[in-house]
Amino acid sequence: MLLISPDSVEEALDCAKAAEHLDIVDVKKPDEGSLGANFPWVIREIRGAVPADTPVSATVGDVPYKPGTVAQAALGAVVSGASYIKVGLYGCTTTEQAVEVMRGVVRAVKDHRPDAFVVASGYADAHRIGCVNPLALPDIARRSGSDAAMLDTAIKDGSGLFDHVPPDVCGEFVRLAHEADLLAALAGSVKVGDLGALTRIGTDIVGVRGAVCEGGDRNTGRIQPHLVAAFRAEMDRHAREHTAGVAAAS
Ligand SMILES: O=C[C@H](O)COP(=O)(O)O
Repeated sequence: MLLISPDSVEEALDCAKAAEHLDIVDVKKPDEGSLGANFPWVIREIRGAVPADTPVSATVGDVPYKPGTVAQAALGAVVSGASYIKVGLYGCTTTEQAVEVMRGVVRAVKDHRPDAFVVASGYADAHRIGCVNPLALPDIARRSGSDAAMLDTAIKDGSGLFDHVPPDVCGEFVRLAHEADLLAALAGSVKVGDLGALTRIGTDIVGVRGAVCEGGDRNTGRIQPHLVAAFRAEMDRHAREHTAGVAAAS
């Protein structure tokens, strides 16, 4: 699946123009951090702006180790119309802290909307910010009752997912997530050139913003429907080639 992150209602409308090429519209506020949370009314407006059959996701923020605060914020996101709730476990330094935060989120979200989808996100560049190890995320997601484990990058300085967690280690992340019956989502300045490896290792959800913004700039560029379409075409090409390769080998 392809998840695209607009930062405003205007950009969400650009996503809506490319709705046939994407699977999830992910509301965030990049100027508040990698998984910066946007306002409830923006989530609500975006939910109203994209086709009803396109799920809307919302990031709850690069959150501190404050389980009550984060659970209440997550409830705010789901009440505002998001059905995918993404939490960046920025302030959690241990697995136990992260499980505690995510358990609160899962309860808050699913008490309100049982079919909502909860994503526990860590950071590929965790070593730069001192939060939980990327490979701990599948276990954190499983123990907390989340639905997916995700990695993004915390610091958007031009380095990407594979600069911090090489493809073989991302492959291990995906394997651990699948073993725990979770979806595996990967993001972090992902480029078209990364799609071959992401497909090969079995990634379920690829998250992008910069790669589909004009000039490849996630901050000053705006999401371009034709770049979304081109990115999707490459994803589909890799998926077809991978499937054909697997069939030929068996
Ligand atoms: O969840 C996906 C992120 O918004 C990825 O953004 P990025 O591709 O600019 O790193």
